[in-house]
Amino acid sequence: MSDQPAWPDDFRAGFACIVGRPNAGKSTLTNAMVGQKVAITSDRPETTRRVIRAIVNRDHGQIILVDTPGLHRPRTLLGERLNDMVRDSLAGVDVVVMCLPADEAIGPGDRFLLDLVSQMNVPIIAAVTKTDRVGRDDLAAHLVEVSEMAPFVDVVPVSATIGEQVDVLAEVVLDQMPDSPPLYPRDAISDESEETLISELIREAALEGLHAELPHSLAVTVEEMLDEQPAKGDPDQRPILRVHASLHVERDSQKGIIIGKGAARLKRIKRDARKGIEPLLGARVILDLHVRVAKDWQRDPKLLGRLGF
Ligand SMILES: Nc1nc2c(ncn2[C@@H]2O[C@H](COP(=O)(O)OP(=O)(O)OP(=O)(O)O)[C@@H](O)[C@H]2O)c(=O)[nH]1
Repeated sequence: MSDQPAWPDDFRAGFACIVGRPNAGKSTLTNAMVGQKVAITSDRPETTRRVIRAIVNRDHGQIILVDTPGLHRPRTLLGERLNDMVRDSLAGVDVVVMCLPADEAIGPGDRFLLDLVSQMNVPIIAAVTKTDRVGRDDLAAHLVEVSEMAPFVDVVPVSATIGEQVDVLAEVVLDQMPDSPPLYPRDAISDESEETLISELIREAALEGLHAELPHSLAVTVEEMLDEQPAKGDPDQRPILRVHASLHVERDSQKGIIIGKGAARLKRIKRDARKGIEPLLGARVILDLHVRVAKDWQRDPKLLGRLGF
């Protein structure tokens, strides 16, 4: 056994915060950098409600990523808390990565966010996301426009879905990190509890294909996780984890939407969520889902607390 530390002398580690307006590609980029699904992606804006930390491990460095919800004007208590969460997550980070989608013009929302982030006195890297959606000329023009927006330490074009330039971005982020030993175990990818990751996966499955207002009205809590033995003679002898979870909605009509005709939607939610959860836990999962109506939970501080906000 050697008593040499298990990381090189020039190891860097620190915190990076990914910001960007709704739908800018923050969660997808987080997952691509980690190389595994840890954050929730959705094609509906503002679905990321939790500030999820993910951990990017490289041979010579470790980036602790903080994924922020999109900034928006507060409308409900939940909205105000969201904005507080964004500001909190910006405090104490070593570098901010600002996502600006290549296929959309820079707008007032981006400038608002940039102003906010610029007050934090940390280096800002611009990640021009979704580059696979535009041609070379448009991308070049967009990159120039972004460079002129602010004194970014770097502007990195990246496509998280096809994995282009993701490693380059990680290197540029690491360049801004202090010399430091690893801050988390080097095989960790997230400091979120299993319960949180599971409830996010259920929430994502439940929101699939739904419209407008429901994302803000749905919260998921994991009530209980129980180990079970497979039945004798069951051809699948993997260990079983039974997960009891509640889906909280605000109205009876929303309950109906989630459950669907003949409970068909609920069945699909179970199936889709299980697909994400089983590889995460390395176990066979049985999901018991209960849909509950909690009127105005977004405005009830007690209920918000119980739901983890
Ligand atoms: N073509 C393409 N689509 C992308 C890329 N990155 C993200 N998307 C898509 O853009 C949409 C939004 O991506 P997200 O990662 O959920 O965006 P976000 O910024 O986390 O969104 P909020 O949670 O609303 O703040 C999803 O439909 C993604 O699949 C990319 O590199 N290329």
